[in-house]
Amino acid sequence: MSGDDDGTESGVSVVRGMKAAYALAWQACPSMLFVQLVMAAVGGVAPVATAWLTKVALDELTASHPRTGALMWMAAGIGVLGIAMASSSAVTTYAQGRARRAIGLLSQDRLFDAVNRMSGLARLEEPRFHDRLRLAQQSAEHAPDQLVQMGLSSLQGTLGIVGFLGTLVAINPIMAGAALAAAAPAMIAHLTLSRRRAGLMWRTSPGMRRKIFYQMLLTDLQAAKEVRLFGLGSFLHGRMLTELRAANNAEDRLERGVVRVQVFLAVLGALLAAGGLLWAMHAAAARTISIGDVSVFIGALAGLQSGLSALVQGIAMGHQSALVFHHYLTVVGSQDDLARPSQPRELTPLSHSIELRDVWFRYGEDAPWVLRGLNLTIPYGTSLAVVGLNGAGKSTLVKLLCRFYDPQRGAVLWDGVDIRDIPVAQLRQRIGAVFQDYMDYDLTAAENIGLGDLAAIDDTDRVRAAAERAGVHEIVERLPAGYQTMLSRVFHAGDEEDDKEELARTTGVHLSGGQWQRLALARGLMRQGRDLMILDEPSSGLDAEAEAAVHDRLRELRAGSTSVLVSHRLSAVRRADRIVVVQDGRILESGDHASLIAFPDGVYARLFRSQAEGYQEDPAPSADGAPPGESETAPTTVTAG
Ligand SMILES: Nc1ncnc2c1ncn2[C@@H]1O[C@H](COP(=O)(O)OP(=O)(O)OP(=O)(O)O)[C@@H](O)[C@H]1O
Repeated sequence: MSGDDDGTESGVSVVRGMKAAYALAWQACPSMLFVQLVMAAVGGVAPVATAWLTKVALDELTASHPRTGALMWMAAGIGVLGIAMASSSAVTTYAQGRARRAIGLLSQDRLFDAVNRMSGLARLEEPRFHDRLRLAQQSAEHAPDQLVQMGLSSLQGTLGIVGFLGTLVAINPIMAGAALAAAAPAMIAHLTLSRRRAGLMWRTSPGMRRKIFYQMLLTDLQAAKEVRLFGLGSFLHGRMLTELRAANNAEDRLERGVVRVQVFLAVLGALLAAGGLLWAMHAAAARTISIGDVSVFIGALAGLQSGLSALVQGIAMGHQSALVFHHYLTVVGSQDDLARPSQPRELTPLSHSIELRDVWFRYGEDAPWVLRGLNLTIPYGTSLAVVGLNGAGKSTLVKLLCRFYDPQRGAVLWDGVDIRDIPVAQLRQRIGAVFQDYMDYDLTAAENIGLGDLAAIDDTDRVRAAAERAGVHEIVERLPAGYQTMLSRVFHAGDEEDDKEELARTTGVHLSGGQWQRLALARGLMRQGRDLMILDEPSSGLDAEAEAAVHDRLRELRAGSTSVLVSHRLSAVRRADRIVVVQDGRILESGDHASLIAFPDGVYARLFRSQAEGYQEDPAPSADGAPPGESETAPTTVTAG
């Protein structure tokens, strides 16, 4: 089987899957595994013992002088066996449930532990990884348990099969051989089908993910405005159904094959049973076997057939689960997408500079270069502003500073040490950041801020101080439950189903875009005092007043610390110690505001002029280089209408 065909590698993956599933089950819940093992043994032996006891009882009954005492014991034995079988199935159901939950918990724990271990972003940008992750999630929940059940039912089935087979061999060895031989094509057919099913799951995974994506858009609150205004509902609905139909059609084709195979196997089984019955009746009429023999023969043949069929189907299902479980094992065994340093170096507090030296970077082997030999030094304690047109590579530069990716060529140096030689968690501990595409967490306001420094998430003073610095404290205080207000309409805090007042108080509140951005800023500022503060468009959604206030505050906070500010608002960047213009993957211009503006044909000066024109009738910048609308001494009045 080719890796591309179904995402699995070979039969080796089945064996590996089995071993891993059993190891997982054993670690998750050994006691319940043991209970199931004992119950499987009872379930396997009891039916054979019942068939034999019935035969002996029938023979006793049809004897010339039946012994009543012996018959009573036999009847009691059959009763006890019946009770054992019935209670074993109840105990098995309980043990299965407990084992399934424990295995599911452990397998998901390991899966998401593995996902968290990936410290870069590249893996999460691979569609193939997401296909695998989806199947891994599915199989983490079910496959280990299915594999364990398959093993146990095979054990139980095998015990029964051996017993019935021995019985049949004693009465009619030819019949026993025929029943066994009939199981071979069934086994081959079911294994082929299970392989096809696993392959189908892999092939339909991208379509199913797209279907989930369309479904999500149809129900997502954030998407709802555009979906409703642009009338996208039926379009997305149609696309969702198209994906679902494609998956259904593929499954239907496979299931038609399954029906053909099952009909063939059913006919084979029926012919065998009919042949056996004819022989038994004929032999009984000729008095070569007793009535008891007929009973045990028919029971044994039926038991053998159903046991073999269950065994074959169980093995096939286990085979399929193991093939899908392979995706789980691949994800769990995945290496970090960033190379780990072979000899990690301790990260010392920044004391000299951060440098990007001849950095070349692109997002994929076939993708165009985003950074092309970029050289940039950020001296310790200085503020750097990065400007440039859309798509110039500013955010990419920031991502490389956080080591979300490694450059293909060149290096990022922290006090002269290549950041690839430093444990990535240590590096990030020293960086505070506000990203352009920040997150809105469906959590309380305090948590939304506190997440910036997990160690201080419960430190209300620090959370409040960060909120004050970001200019969001008053806004949060005015919320129904202040910092404890849930910022979500999807969840509410606590389980106060019956407490209407509490429910009203904790039901989510919606913030405006700018308010969310200020919260994101506060989150970033929880890390104030770290060695490097990165601000990627931290104020794009703020109103003019808030933006000016935030930038004043940020300027104060950045004074004397090392910071990188990416912004299209040139009013915000002009007081940085140094401003660089990124273009074509390189630094095109560099200097402070005054020196850059002094080159009227430069990109910075051009950008600045065009922004300034937006604020005044006379496009010429004022003497200090500030657009008049932003000069501290000449506030602008904006009149609506
Ligand atoms: N994750 C990604 N995968 C592939 N290409 C990407 C990815 N992120 C960015 N790019 C590409 O890299 C280039 C630079 O993007 P980047 O986000 O760094 O630009 P930017 O200067 O920050 O732009 P903007 O001013 O619009 O925010 C763009 O051409 C973009 O399409």
